[in-house]
Amino acid sequence: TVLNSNFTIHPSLRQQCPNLTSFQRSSTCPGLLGIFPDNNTAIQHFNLPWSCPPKCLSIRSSSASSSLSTSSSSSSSSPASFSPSYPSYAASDISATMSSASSSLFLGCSLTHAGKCSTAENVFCLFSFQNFRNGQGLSLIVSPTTAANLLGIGALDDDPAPWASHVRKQRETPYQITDVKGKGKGVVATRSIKQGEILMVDVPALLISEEFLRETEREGKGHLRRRMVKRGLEQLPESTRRKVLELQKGSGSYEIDAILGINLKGLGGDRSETDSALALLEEQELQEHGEGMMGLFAEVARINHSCRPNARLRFSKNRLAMEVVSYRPIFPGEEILISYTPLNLPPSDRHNFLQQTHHFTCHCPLCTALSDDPSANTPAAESHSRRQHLNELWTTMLHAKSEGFYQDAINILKDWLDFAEVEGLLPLMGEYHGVMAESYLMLAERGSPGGKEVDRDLALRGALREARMAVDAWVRLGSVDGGKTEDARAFLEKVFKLKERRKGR
Ligand SMILES: C[S@@+](CC[C@H](N)C(=O)[O-])C[C@H]1O[C@@H](n2cnc3c(N)ncnc32)[C@H](O)[C@@H]1O
Repeated sequence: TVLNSNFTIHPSLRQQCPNLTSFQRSSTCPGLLGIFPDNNTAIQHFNLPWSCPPKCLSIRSSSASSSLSTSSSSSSSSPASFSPSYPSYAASDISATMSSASSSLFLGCSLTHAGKCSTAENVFCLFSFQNFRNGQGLSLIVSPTTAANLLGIGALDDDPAPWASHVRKQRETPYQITDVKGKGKGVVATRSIKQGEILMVDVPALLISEEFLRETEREGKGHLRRRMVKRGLEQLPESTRRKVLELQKGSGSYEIDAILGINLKGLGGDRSETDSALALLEEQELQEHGEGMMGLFAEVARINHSCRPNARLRFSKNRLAMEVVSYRPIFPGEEILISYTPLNLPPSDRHNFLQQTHHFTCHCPLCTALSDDPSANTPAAESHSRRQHLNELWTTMLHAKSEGFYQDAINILKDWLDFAEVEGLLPLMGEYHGVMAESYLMLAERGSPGGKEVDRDLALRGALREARMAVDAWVRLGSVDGGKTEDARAFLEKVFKLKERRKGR
């Protein structure tokens, strides 16, 4: 990517919007997108890494005929056969048009007369990026704004170094993809894997806006979705396309939907964390950088489900990479398993969820060992109720913190840690110490509700200790995305300065 260093597209193009007018394709396309001031003089050009013109699908409030290419006519809508897990969504009618070389580019952002920012919310474009990550390739079906945001945060860059070191590590992968009895293919460890180790780093072949999936489904426009995705696959390098087409297929009459239906992953993690609230926060943070997205990761898609997983997914938005991190030590020959469902669901709900979304009946050891009776005294039942309790504690802690009861939040977090240690949840320690540090800092700065006496120096020392532990945990866990470690370091620095200032008073 050649981005002019004098001008960076800010992560939130929306916030930048008042200074921009429109986001247009320059006449020198292919490969160039410009930001133009009012008088239409190009002030900046960016060499874009993706194919140009992007293929776009616009959603308008009143639809006329729909077609996916400038020359072809529309095909009749097909019966919905996509994953039933997308919630229904109030939306306007959809009409689809394909951009042609001569048509103007869809506005990512334009200024209305009132000076307010209006964004082309209902336009989804296909951007294909053949050279992504050493030629693995990536097709994005997102709004132009999200594409610009991804570009702005450097997610599409192949440098700098952290990614390269993980690619090197990837060459000595500690797993193989092989046949697993009763489950098709699966991922099996080929050497010992330590607790908290990143055992796989996978990049998406497809990243698709959740809204695009929902709306094409809701509006009975599955044929448009399939054509857009099919084209996205066609624009990928041959080896990546083959890997995707060879993935296991779910039910449905259409190959594309059958592949997407069981293999797409949300980017908020796999929800296997005991504290699904954390995953939710991560997802919200992700959405601040644009619409929600789902990704198709050809290797991660081979990982089977267990209600008692030994690994979890962690998405790095800055590197667009999905990491698989082990919850506990894994032995050679053991299958790597993640959870497709939130772990705090009762078994019957988990089973329904798996049936609906992935069309299978789970026969993992927890399901076979566990009855719905919580009084069943097996290790599996105990683990289940411990995880349920962890989840409840985390939610209560978040409420306490948001309502200003920082001391209570700290006490709840201490309880949480006792249970989490028994469950071997080391990969969550960075998050844990981070929230603990924040709670101590707030206690030091804001005190307790009702004017209860607080030892602010002690609280500040607590914040400093926990902030240091958060940095340590993130450094130890490592990631292709140094963002978490950097955030933790910045927080530590802030606490350190506050403490020094207080000492100086
Ligand atoms: C995302 S794919 C996982 C990889 C897949 N086994 C393959 O061969 O590519 C999900 C599918 O794997 C199978 N599967 C995953 N976990 C399973 C489990 N615990 N029990 C039975 N089948 C499972 C189901 O057919 C499910 O729809």
